[in-house]
This record gives sequence, C-alpha cells and structure tokens, in this order.
Amino acid sequence: MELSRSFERSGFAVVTGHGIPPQHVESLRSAAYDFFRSPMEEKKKYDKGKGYGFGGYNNRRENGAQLLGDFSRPNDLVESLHAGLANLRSGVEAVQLAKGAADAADAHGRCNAKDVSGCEMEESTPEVISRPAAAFLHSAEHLAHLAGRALQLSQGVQDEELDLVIDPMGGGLRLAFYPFGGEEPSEGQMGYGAHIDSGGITVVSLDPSNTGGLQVDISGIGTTGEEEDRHWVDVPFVRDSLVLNVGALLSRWTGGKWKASVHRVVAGQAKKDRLSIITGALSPKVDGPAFRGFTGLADHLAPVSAAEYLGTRVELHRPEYAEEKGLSMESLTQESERIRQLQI
Ligand SMILES: O=C(O)CCC(=O)C(=O)O
Ligand SMILES: [Fe+2]
Repeated sequence: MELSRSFERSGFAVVTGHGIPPQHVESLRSAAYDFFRSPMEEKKKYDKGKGYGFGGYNNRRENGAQLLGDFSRPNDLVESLHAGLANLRSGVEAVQLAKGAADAADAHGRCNAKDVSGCEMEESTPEVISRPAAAFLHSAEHLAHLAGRALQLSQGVQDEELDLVIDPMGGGLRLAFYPFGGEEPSEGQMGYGAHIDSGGITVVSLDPSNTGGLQVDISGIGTTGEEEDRHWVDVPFVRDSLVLNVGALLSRWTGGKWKASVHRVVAGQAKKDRLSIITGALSPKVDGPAFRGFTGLADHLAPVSAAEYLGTRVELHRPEYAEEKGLSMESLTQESERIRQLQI
C-alpha cells in the first residue's frame, strides 16, 4: 500500500526486501564492468549495427529526452547492453519479435514465462554476463509478483485482467554503463536525458561505487509540465535497495492513478564510471489485446495495443527517430504534444 502511495504521488519508489540476493547483484555488476571495460573491438561484436531497439550493444545511440517529447538534446552519454532469457520474449526485443517468434518459448520445455528457474540467457549474451544475468533474472521473479500484488490490492485489479495484459517475466535485462570516469559530457549532455519509461515498472539497481546521478522530478507537474518548473532531487542511495519507476503504458492503464515517473541521469557529478542494472516488473504483454485500462480506472480512455504503443516508444529512443519518420518541424511539435499526453 505504501508502494502504491508512492506511485500515486510521483511514480517512483525505493524498495528493500525485494528478494534479489545482494550477491547476485554484485556478481552481475562486476561481470558487466568487465564487459564494458573490455576493448571496443570486443564490445562491437555485440553491436547488431541497427541502433537501439534490436538488442545487443549500443554506444551513445540513445536519446532519453525524446521519450518526453524533447527533440533538441544531444545523445546521451551511455553505453548499453540488452539481453533476455533464452526463448522468452522480453524487453525491447520483444516488441520487434512480437510478430515472428511467439511460439519459441513453448517449444523449449525448460523455459516458460510462469517459472523461469530453468531458463538460460539467450545465446547472443556475452559469455562473462551469461551466468550472473540468469541468476539475477531468476531471482527478480519474486519482485514481479510483489508488484502485481501491489497493483491488485491498491487498485482492485482482478487476476484475469492482470493475466490478460501483463507478462509475469517480460522485463528482460538492460545494463547501462556511463563512462563518466573517462569522459567529460559535452554541452547539455546527460547520462540519460529527462524521460519517462515506457511500459510497466522499471527496476533499477544503482551502483554502490558511484551512487549519484539519478534524479527524479517531485514537482508533481507530470509529463505535460515545463522543464523550468520541474523540481529535481537526487535519488538517495540505500544499500541493497532497488529503484522502481512507473512507465507510460502502466500509468495509462491505471487511468493516471499511478503516475509515470519523470527522471534523468545527470553526467559529470562524480568523475567516476557508473553502472546500472535494469529490469522490469508488470511488463505489458506485447501480444496482448488492445486494452483501455483496468476496469473502473480507465474506462474513458481509448484502447491501446501494447505492441503498437511500445513499438513506437522503443523507436523514440533512437536519435534517428524524427528523420526515420520523416517528421517536419511542425509535425514534430505535434508529436511532442502527443508524447507528453501519453498518447504515444
Ligand atoms: O541509470 C539509471 O540510474 C537509470 C536509467 C534509466 O532511467 C533508464 O534506463 O530508463
Ligand atoms: Fe528510465
């Protein structure tokens, strides 16, 4: 209930007692540091060459501010690696795969969405990451259930509705490396620009070796507010905690009861590298039906298909977005407004 109150206020919470053993987090962070500090030729082997949204490794190919309708910012100073459990469609790739690979999980008896304990990481995961990543994702299952209970108890959502649109293990894994130790940000550059996340709840483990950088807007002005009215506060570092952020689609589906958390990562505070481990809870099923929102909360809203909604929002991370969509200055202004209204 306390969790729900935080989500109603700002869409943001810091939680302990989440069930992910600290040693799983530590092992994964240490492996991830090994990966990101390996030579660029090595990392490039995991770059699929298509930019953000296709999994694998990306180097400064993200622009978080676009997720809040601001197309004027430099690319973020972040390197990222996406990976998922083998044969489970999760995270950003799920959106790309929604059309083709839906039955792969069923074909693989040891791995299914309701019990991930037998799942291994997909083959394309860097060797050094594979084992600790699988252990981390297995233990994150508990948190996914807790988040589901919080939604049910606080908002009266029924089992059937939750099962219809929410994927119990759809979060996938994203590792975000901020090379603040080796590089100065350029003018106006962020580690991750001010944004809201897109889907259900994003779960972030902050780096004990560089605890600063993540800030959340507590002004309460929401996604339609102006930058100068935001009130940014540093997210406190609590040992062994996880940071939770409600995303755009879940906020819509609760009729705005749970706010989408507006947050950013500022660059260059401490001149030390920083590494976040990110997964999800209450992720929308990308093959779910078009859905207005939970009964009694969002009856007045238009139904949205998660595949379409998240598909567009995955593309919004791409610095190439406006160009790829062929948007003129004028249509970009309209697009910004629709983004701020959570219509995209
Ligand atoms: O690195 C962090 O602390 C947060 C990153 C973030 O907001 C995101 O990846 O959506
Ligand atoms: Fe985020």
